[in-house]
Amino acid sequence: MTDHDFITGLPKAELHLHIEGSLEPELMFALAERNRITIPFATVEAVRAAYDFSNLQDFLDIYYAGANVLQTEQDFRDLAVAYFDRAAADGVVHAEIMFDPQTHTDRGIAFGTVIAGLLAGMADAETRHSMTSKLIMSFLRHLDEEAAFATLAAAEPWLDRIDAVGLDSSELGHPPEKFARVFAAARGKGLRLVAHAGEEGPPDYVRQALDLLDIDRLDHGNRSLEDPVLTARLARIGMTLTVCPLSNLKLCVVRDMAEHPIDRMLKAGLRATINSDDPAYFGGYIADNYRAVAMARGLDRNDLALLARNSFLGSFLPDDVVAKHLATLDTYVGANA
Ligand SMILES: Nc1ncnc2[nH]cnc12
Ligand SMILES: [Zn+2]
Repeated sequence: MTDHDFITGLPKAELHLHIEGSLEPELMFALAERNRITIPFATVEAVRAAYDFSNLQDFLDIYYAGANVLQTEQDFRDLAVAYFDRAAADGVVHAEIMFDPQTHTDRGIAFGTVIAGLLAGMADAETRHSMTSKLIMSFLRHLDEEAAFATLAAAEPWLDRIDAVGLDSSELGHPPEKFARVFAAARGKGLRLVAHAGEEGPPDYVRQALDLLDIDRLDHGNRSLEDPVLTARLARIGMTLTVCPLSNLKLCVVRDMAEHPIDRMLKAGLRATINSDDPAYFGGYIADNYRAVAMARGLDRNDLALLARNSFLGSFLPDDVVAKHLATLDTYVGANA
């Protein structure tokens, strides 16, 4: 079996995926036409050519603009179905997907429209691919605490279908402490907690996510490595890091894939996982991300299996389900190592 096929077939979970970031230019055009919305691009190629980012904000500006074509429940369903189909082809058996309700409610789309469409896509993935999934509702950190509380209130009727809250968007200047109270309220409602930290922001933002938000999982976390004490702490507590290599390259978090710290993270004892973040914008889905770091950092099949193993251990699945996935993974690796 080739390394390419080994990675594709490796049973894995995806833990860091923004569903709005899986909007491929082809679907963007189709939805623009269906909803009679004009987009500032003439062709699919012109859209792709615009995906040349110098930093996170460059990307976010175009990502929020792209989301404007999403209008109806069917649009959100189509978006989710397209992602799950693609993820299934990459060996994903479980996905914990983020959505940004404020991106939609702030332009007049009802919370219920967004979540009903996504839940329909999740049900379709279960039926057609036996793929399980969970929803993470992310707060936009460039907006204020009051807006996050309003979003949590809007989610109230759907809380039994939402597993966790997250924190994303522009990191610099918007430290986790800004959202300590809303995260505590979400915890009070029985939700798990994740947050982007240490993508562009300093190690102190990761510390705040631990100490002030009490996160269950850390999205990105790359810059933790600048602080050996913090790194040792993350390793000691078994914190899962959802690392996104192609995102890191496209957003200039790393200069070159050859400098990606994934193997340093594993050596430091961190529970690192591989994920695609916003695959339509960053040039690849989850298996492309595994392949990119495998090639650039010389990861062998045992390293790749460890990353997949970490994805199940870091998921919000119950222990008995995690154990089943790990057994399947062990069988696969035993047969193909
Ligand atoms: N990589 C990322 N960082 C912060 N916010 C995001 N929203 C979508 N992708 C993101
Ligand atoms: Zn992200």
